[in-house]
Amino acid sequence: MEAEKRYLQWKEKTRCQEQIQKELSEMEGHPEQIEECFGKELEFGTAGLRGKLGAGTNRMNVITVGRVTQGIAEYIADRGAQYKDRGVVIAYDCRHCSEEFARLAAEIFAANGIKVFLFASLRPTPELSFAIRQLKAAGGVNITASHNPKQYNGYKVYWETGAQVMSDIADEMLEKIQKTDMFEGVHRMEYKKAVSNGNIVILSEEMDEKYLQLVKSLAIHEKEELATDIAIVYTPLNGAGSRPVQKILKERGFCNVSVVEEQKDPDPDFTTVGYPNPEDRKAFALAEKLGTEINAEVLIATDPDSDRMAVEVRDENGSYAALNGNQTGVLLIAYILEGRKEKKSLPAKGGMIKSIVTGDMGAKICQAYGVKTYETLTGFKNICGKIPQLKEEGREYVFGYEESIGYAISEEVRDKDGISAAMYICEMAAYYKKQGRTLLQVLDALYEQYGFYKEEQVSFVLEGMKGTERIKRIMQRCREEQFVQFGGMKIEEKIDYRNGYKEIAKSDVLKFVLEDENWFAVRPSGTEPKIKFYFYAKADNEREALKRLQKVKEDVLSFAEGIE
Ligand SMILES: O=P(O)(O)OC[C@H]1O[C@H](O)[C@H](O)[C@@H](O)[C@@H]1O
Repeated sequence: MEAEKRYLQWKEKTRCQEQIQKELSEMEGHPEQIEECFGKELEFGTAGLRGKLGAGTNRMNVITVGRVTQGIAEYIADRGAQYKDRGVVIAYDCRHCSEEFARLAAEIFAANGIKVFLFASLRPTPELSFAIRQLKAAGGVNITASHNPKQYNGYKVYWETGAQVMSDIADEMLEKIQKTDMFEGVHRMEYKKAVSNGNIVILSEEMDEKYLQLVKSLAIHEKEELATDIAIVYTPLNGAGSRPVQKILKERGFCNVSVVEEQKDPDPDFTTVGYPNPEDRKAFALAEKLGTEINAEVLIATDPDSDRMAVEVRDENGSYAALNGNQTGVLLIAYILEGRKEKKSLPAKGGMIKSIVTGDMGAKICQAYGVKTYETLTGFKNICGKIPQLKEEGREYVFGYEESIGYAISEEVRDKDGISAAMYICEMAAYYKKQGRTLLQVLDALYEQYGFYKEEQVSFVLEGMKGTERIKRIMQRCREEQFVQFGGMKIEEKIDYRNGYKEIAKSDVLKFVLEDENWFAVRPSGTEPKIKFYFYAKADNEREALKRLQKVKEDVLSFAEGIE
């Protein structure tokens, strides 16, 4: 048994590592647990490596982080001295072990002769991407599990463009990682020595300032055009967004911003949040409470590494309504394009990028402004990885987004940017407020103009090896079954991205295109133990669109639920 063999090897080789030894002892006599932790190795998913903290090859710990870093260091070193000198930028979030892993990675890169720029404390993911480009570094690493539950940590890997590595580079890195002996093959330079030698440089607040300047420079409308007294509640969910978002809003003149006190400072246990994913409405519980107390119009949340951002808005009954990622994306696109048109800065040839499981309404709006839409697989590495192609075609990048509450507004940041998205939401809400309109009213007007696009995303959480197996079975049955219709709508095309499709690379995704621009897609998540279903309906009125959505959803989910 491979897992058992690995387990015994770890017991032997980690004798000096107290915490790991403790966890290994606890596993003794529990073969299922050993299989879970040692049955496989962490894989590069949608956004790098992600796994639960703990002992084992399938877990995030000093051994796995060390091995991955050594492999990446060798990959960079192979590119030559210039790459080593340009170095890597390392950031981390507020999670358990994040700082420890970040320092460990810094020590390993330093020992391999690679210069390191390390942030002094937690920073948002978008700032890391920005810093890589500013410093002309060879790449970067972010120790974060983004929005995953507290038990997780992760390792996002960036390349010189400032975007996360695409599969070609990731595969080459993986080859190096797999060749690395995790116990004997990892080199380390003592932290203090590396800092005093200049191998590790601690980044100063100058980088923060530059990043904030960039974000502020993205403003479309200035103070005079905005109702800056609009009541806003912000929660950083105990993550890296706290300082930058508050600072930017203050500097932009917003004078009625309240921050959820319990979620203002770092907390690796996310004690008052639970699951720190702003896509999940429960993460807004305290923001809603505060919002009700102070009568806030807009609630904003960013996830622990502040690349995701979500919004709730007060509706006509005084309750809070959540905007999903598609709706927020559509509002932002309409605001940016109309604003830039008004300011005469709309490019003659613009480009917008979205994923294949993001809705079509954004593309429809772009079309009205002469902006071409590009599609990619899920993952901001793919969205931002497309920018060079768009530029080669002579287009200016105007926006990139995904339904999973990720938005990228400037090409100086090649990842999703919850900080600039938060600023934009405030600016947009304040701009429309000055005209006497709420965000919900603006959204309704967009539906009237472009058609009623409705959407819903449903996930089955299926953990562990058993969960992975069931996800595979569901995908397989969806592939094999000869479906004719869903929700009374004929299937016009069944697209299997496993074999690649048009310009899109191969991936485990199925899309069922139904009549009248309705469709749904299914794919295993690359960041969480989930299988995700994406439902999209379109009609001339809201009732009909919702009816179609419901019918397709019921059909698909009852089929999937029946697969054991
Ligand atoms: O659906 P998943 O594979 O879990 O990915 C969901 C999201 O995860 C991360 O946040 C990535 O940066 C996004 O680009 C992606 O859309």
